[in-house]
Amino acid sequence: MFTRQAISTLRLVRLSRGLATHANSGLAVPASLHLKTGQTFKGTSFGAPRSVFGETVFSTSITSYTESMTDPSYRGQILVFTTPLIGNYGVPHNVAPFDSQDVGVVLESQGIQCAAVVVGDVAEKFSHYTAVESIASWCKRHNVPGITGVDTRAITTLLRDQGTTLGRVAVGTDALLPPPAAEEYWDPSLENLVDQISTKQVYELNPTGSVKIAMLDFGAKANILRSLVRRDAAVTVFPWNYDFNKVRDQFDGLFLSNGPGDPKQCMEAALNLRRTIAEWNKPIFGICMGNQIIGMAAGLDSYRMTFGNRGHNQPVLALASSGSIKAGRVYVTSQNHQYALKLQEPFPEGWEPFFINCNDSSVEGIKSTDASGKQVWGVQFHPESAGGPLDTIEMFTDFVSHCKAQKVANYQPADVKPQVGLETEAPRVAATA
Ligand SMILES: NC(=O)CC[C@H](N)C(=O)O
Repeated sequence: MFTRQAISTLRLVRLSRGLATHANSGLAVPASLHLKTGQTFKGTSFGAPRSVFGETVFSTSITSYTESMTDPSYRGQILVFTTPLIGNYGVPHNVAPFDSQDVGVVLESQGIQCAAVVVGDVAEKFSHYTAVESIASWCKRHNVPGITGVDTRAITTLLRDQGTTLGRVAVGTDALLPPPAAEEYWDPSLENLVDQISTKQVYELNPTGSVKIAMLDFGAKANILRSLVRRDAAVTVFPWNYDFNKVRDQFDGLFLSNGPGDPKQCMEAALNLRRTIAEWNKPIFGICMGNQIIGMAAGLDSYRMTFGNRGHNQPVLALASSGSIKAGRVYVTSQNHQYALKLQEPFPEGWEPFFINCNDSSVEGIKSTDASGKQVWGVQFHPESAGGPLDTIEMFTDFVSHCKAQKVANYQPADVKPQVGLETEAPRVAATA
């Protein structure tokens, strides 16, 4: 008779043999998802054969696993897809076509941003005219582990009940060892993830655009940049903590991007913005983290939700009309957030809630009610989608139009410099998102 210890030693030996030959033999390598709350889900590994810690979250999106996985807001997170079959349309080549006047990538950033992925059934075969590789080979190239063959429905139910939970994807021999002790789990929300991902250098896209917009980069998704550039904006991208007040006279509008982690880690940006809002009269628009920064600048508090909202089917009700948005209408939106602004009573003076979530009544956006007509709004959802519905995409058109109107209003003939011999350049891109 073997003792329990002998059996597990035997399993480890067999497994390490399996690991050694895995690449050629197709042997399944074990993987486990451990949650800090004590539960373990056993499956098999795909992608990079390494173990990682992270914050375990779920997304109800049915498509766009490539866009979600490259969204910098997922940094530090173990992403559980509730859709059972993931990978069936493969992964495209992530370099934008030369002539597209795009932002360099097809997906949402250069590489995979989430710490790991958890799927019910990873597709080994894929088919799509843009696909160049499988999700497994893509994950492997980016050193990101995946686990498949687990009950994602059970994991999601658990996360809904107990909330977003710290976790570990353990791969290979690690998967057979006991789970980590509670104090070993890494908590990404204690770090300033924005500082890790934000641009370190100022750069400009589409410099000949007809309106100049500054973007504070908290971990911007590429489709936000595309959505501005395609509306003929010149976009100058600054690090998240750059004090925009130093250069604000050179711009027609300010944009605050999405980004990972707890917005309170970026209080410095909110304090700079408070001054901008008080002293500058031009349009300001923020998405997700950007909305939270605007809210904190306005005097609202942010809080951590139980399991956040991640998916492409989140209904929001507009409480106010503005541009393309009509009060009383419900818009279906793309979302990826763990934090939200508090619905404080009374709301800070000069501000009103703009949208409210139809499922959980959380604040989905705020807007300025400044009597001077100052245009400042933030939305908790993602109008740029990628993936998700385009119900609110025209908010970008509204923003760029307001910036253009400001430019015209502030036009002074003295600004005009004679451009002898120069022909006017034709508008560059008219495509909509
Ligand atoms: N997508 C985002 O910008 C997310 C904002 C913030 N990190 C949150 O989780 O709430």
